[in-house]
Amino acid sequence: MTPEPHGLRVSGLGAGYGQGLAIADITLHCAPGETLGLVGRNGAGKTTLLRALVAQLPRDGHVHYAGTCLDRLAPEAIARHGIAYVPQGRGLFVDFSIEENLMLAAHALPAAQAKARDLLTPAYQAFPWLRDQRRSRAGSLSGGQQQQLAIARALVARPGLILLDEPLEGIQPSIVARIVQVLRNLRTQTRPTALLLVEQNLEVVRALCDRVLLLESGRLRQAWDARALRDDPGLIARHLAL
Ligand SMILES: Nc1ncnc2c1ncn2[C@@H]1O[C@H](COP(=O)(O)OP(=O)(O)OP(=O)(O)O)[C@@H](O)[C@H]1O
Repeated sequence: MTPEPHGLRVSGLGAGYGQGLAIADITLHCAPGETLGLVGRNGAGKTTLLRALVAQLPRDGHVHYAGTCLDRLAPEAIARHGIAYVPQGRGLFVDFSIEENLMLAAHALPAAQAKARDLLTPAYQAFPWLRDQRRSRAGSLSGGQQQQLAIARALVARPGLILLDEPLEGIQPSIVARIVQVLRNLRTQTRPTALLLVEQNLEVVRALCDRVLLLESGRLRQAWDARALRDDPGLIARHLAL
């Protein structure tokens, strides 16, 4: 593989939960600004892969991002290096307000950046309704609104790469469209944000991703580019059904 000094470069990544490996021998790269999809059946190891990347699980192998080796770094340090993680459960503080949830993201930032007056601007730019409702309790929001807040919180750190775990799960179509538009905008801004997107909504995967990887029983088995997915819209679904 050609060394990729920028972006994410992973080699030989393995991780598990004590009894054997849930993912093994994962080698992949994600270029700056690229949207990389990750699909696989339930239990294939998609969440494990994302959690291993941000060191939420003990892991083997190597992870480099933007030229820095992340192998020995703790999750907070990885966040400071520009990788944000939006977990499946969204990880919000339900008794805190929208604004308090957004401000909590500042803890991961260097002091000067955390105190910047425009700290929350990227979050409010992406989802303007959050500013209007900033004093609402996160727990009082609908599932779709909470998902938007979780993505907005990731944006506070101005990450270069966001790992998203099923951001559209259980969300009504009108909100899906709004979130997809925001993700699309992240790709086209002046400094594009790369996305590693775990998603079951294959229509969205096809619409957003530059490349898609298939994970099966903890191993990467296939990779497709956007053109292959355009030419054969049923490609991913057929592999998932096998
Ligand atoms: N906390 C845990 N403790 C023990 N085993 C786990 C834990 N979380 C996941 N596993 C196991 O690791 C394997 C991979 O699970 P993982 O959640 O990564 O899959 P997934 O592809 O994200 O699935 P889904 O689409 O259902 O979210 C599965 O066999 C699962 O049972």
